[in-house]
Amino acid sequence: MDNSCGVCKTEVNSGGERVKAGNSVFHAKCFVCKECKNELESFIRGKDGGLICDECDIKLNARKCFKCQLPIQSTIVTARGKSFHNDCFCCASCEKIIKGGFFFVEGEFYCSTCDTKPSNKPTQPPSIENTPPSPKLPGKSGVSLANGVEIQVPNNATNIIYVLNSNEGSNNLTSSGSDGGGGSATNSGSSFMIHKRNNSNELNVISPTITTTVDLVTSSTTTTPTLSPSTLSPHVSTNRFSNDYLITLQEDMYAKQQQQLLQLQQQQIQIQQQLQQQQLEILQKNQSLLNSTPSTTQPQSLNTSQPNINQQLSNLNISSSQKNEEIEKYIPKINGKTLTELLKHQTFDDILGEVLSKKISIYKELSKDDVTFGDVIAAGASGKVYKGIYKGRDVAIKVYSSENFCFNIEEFDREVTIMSLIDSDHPNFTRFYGANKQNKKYLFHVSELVKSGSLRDLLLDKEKPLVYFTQISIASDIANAMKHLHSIGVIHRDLKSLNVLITEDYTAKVIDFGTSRNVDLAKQMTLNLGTSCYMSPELFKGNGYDETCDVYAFGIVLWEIIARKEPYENVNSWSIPVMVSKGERPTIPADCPSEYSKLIKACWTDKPKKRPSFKEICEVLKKMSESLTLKRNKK
Ligand SMILES: Nc1ncnc2c1ncn2[C@@H]1O[C@H](COP(=O)(O)OP(=O)(O)OP(=O)(O)O)[C@@H](O)[C@H]1O
Repeated sequence: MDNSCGVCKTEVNSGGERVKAGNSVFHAKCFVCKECKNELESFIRGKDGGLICDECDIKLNARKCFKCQLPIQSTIVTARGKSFHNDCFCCASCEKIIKGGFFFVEGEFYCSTCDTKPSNKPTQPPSIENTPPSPKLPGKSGVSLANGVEIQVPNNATNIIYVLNSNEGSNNLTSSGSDGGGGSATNSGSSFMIHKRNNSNELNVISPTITTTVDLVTSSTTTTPTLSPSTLSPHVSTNRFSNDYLITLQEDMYAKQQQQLLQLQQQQIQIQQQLQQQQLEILQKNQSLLNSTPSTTQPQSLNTSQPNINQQLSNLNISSSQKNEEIEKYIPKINGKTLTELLKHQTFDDILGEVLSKKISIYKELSKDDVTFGDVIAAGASGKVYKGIYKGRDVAIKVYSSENFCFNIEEFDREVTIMSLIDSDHPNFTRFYGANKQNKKYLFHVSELVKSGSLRDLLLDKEKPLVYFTQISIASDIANAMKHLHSIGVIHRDLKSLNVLITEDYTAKVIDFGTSRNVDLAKQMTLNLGTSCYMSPELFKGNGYDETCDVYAFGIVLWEIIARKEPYENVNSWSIPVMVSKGERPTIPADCPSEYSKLIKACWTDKPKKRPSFKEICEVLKKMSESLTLKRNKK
């Protein structure tokens, strides 16, 4: 270490009194503040090399508060080029700390509340001439407040001064001033909009994420120009402000916002037109149905289509469908016979039992390489459902993984068998392509992908319009699917709005049927509480059940379609069985048409035998749809 004193530079004798600080050594007599001559505990080295204590450093070098003249050691508020302690920046009238905007009149600061008396206070006339309009004026460096907001005020602004409310710190808003007066506002990186509130001295700063208020301070008491209201009205720039770049900014942003608004309105009109067109088409379709002889095949779906802009856009993106390879229809055979042939002599349950017990694979075995896995769509109780591609077609790949607590190979077999046996051309089921069981811990099956989500998603998305006609059409589709299932002897047992998918043209498709776990009631109640909303009272009582339990569940789905809510949304899951057993049901909305309400009540009645069959339900719904059609036609 250098042995010369850090102040006087003469040698420090090892025997004499000395102080070591950092890498330097000092004579004890030299280790004092050069200002107050007190012994130092810590020091700052001045430009001349002398040592100075913290206190003197603050006294000499810290910025002084304009009000109390004491140095400012913490937050500095700067206004009109003057610095203040946070607490000293007070209103000359009410003496309260000014937070937000202020008025500067005759060398005094006033808060915006006390601005009500400006007429008593002489003020400088506005000097517009020294406000050069320039949207890119360099901002002065600001003073950081503790919360990170910068308050910057032009030193000699004579026209407009504004302060951003400091509680919007997270948005990093910065106001910047110009030497020529006036003000601008920028939002570092992205622009935001400023406009003046009607008859007030506040500016609204509207960024993409927040709206904050900027108090506008004018140095004038001349009547504030009447500006348009805060609803982004045009031409805020009146004569007085027309030269100000604040307004220039606003006008730019305003134009942009107006354009966006216009676009939105156009989109809305388009959707409305599409909706009307679709309803017209449906009416025509139904009319021709009414006029034609009844078909013996599956009743035609009454589905409406309500494509929206997004759907149209996404349709444009479907390039994979263009390069689709033709997928041949796979008709499974058991002992050389098709399901239809077998059903003439056997029940579906027998056929299913035979397939499952003899482990006959009646599905098309797909290789892992046939499919490409994409993103996960949903995670269910038994595994995950992925988006994927099979032969150039968008598909849903449901993976049963042994890692899942509900993993059950029998359930997989049952589901795959039922899916294979259901007519793949039925409009109200997803088309089934095949399955893979090579890896016993990781089974998957592949079916048609329904991109637009479940019935539950649609119903809870209140932004999606859903007219009564479409509600009936969706209900009809589900009833059609269930009628088909019951006609071949399959009880779904897990019908719910989450297990109904809605295509882009609003066709409903029932999925996830034949899950055997639902037979185990106790397990269902503990592991699958979500489904208890759809469980009929006889299931809770542990009595036997038949296909009418699906009708009960359908009653709840009917209710969801009209109420557009989750059933028992505010009820504890554990209370549902008790409530249902006591005869309580969700409240039917007051504006529900009586015919629809009657159908709901018939479906969810306590008495299984009194519930209508899906064949009857289909007829009732068809009549409802027809009467709507006739009513429309009369108009
Ligand atoms: N073909 C498909 N197209 C699009 N999404 C699908 C398809 N099949 C299933 N999904 C999505 O995956 C979710 C779960 O599917 P599924 O009901 O078959 O699985 P799960 O394991 O039985 O689930 P849970 O036991 O919760 O009913 C569905 O709610 C749906 O959102």
